[in-house]
Amino acid sequence: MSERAREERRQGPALVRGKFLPDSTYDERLLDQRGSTEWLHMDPWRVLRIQAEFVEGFGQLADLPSAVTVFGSARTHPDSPDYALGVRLGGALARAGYAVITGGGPGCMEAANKGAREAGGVSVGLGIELPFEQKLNDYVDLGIEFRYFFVRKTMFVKYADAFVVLPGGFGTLDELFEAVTLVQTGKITKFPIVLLGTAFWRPLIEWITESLLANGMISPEDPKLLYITDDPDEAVQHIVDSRRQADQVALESRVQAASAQQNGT
Ligand SMILES: CC(C)=CCNc1ncnc2c1ncn2[C@@H]1O[C@H](COP(=O)(O)O)[C@@H](O)[C@H]1O
Repeated sequence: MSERAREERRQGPALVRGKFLPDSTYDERLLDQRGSTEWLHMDPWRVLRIQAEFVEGFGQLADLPSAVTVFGSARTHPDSPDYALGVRLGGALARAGYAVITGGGPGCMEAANKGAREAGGVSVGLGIELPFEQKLNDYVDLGIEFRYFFVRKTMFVKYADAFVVLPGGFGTLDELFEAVTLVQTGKITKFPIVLLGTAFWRPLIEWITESLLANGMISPEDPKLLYITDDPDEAVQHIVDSRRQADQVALESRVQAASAQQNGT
C-alpha cells in the first residue's frame, strides 16, 4: 500500500497509523461494560488517578494554617531519645502556631504528630500506600493516604513554610535532599531546613563540606542552607526568624516597586 493511502485514526491530539491502529475506539471501550479491566492499569488512566490525588490533596490542605513538615525515621522506637525529641518538636511548633505535617507513619513521624496534638495544635499525616499493612498513626487529626510518593512530596513542600528533619534513613535523606535541591535551584525561596540532632547529622555536614564543597560539587553558600541544632525551641525560633526576615524583604521590595511606579521610573 502506498504511504499516502494508509489507514489512519485521530485520537485526540494523536494520529495513529499501521500497527498503532486500535481495533476499537476509546468510546467503545469506555461504554463496554464487559471485557478485560486491564486498561485500568494503563498509563493514561494512571495520569487521571495522579491528577485526582493532586486535586484531593490540594483541596484538603488549602485551608491549613502556616505549617512545618517534619521528617524522620519510621523505625524510631517510642522509648528512644529521638522519639522524645520529636514529641518536643511537635509541641514547640504547635505552640508557635504552626500546623505539623508528617508522613503519618510510625517512629519520628508519630512523635511529631503526638507532640502537636498534645499541645492542642493541628496534626496532619500524609500517608503512603506501602506493600505491607500500615495505617496512619493515632495522633493524626487530618490524614490523607497517597498512592504516589511524588504527589505526596509535592504536598509536603507546597503547604509548609519550613522542614525539620529528625534522624532517619533513606526515606528521610530523600526528603531532605529534595528540599535542599529545591532551595538551591530557586524553586522554593526562603525555606528554612533544620536538622535536629547534632550527633546524628554532624558527620553528614562534615561530608558535605569536606567532600561536596571541596570537590566543587556545590557552592560555598550551599552548606548554609542547613541549620543544625539539638534544641527544638531553637529550631522553631530559627523558622520564625527566617519567616519574619523573608516577610520584611518582600515588604521592602513592594514598597520600592510602588514608589518607583509613583515616580514614573
Ligand atoms: C516500620 C516502617 C518501615 C514503616 C514504613 N512506613 C512509612 N509510613 C509513612 N512514611 C514513610 C514510611 N516509611 C518511610 N516513609 C517516608 O520516609 C521517611 C522515613 O523514611 P526512613 O525511615 O528514614 O527510611 C518519612 O519522613 C516518610 O515520609
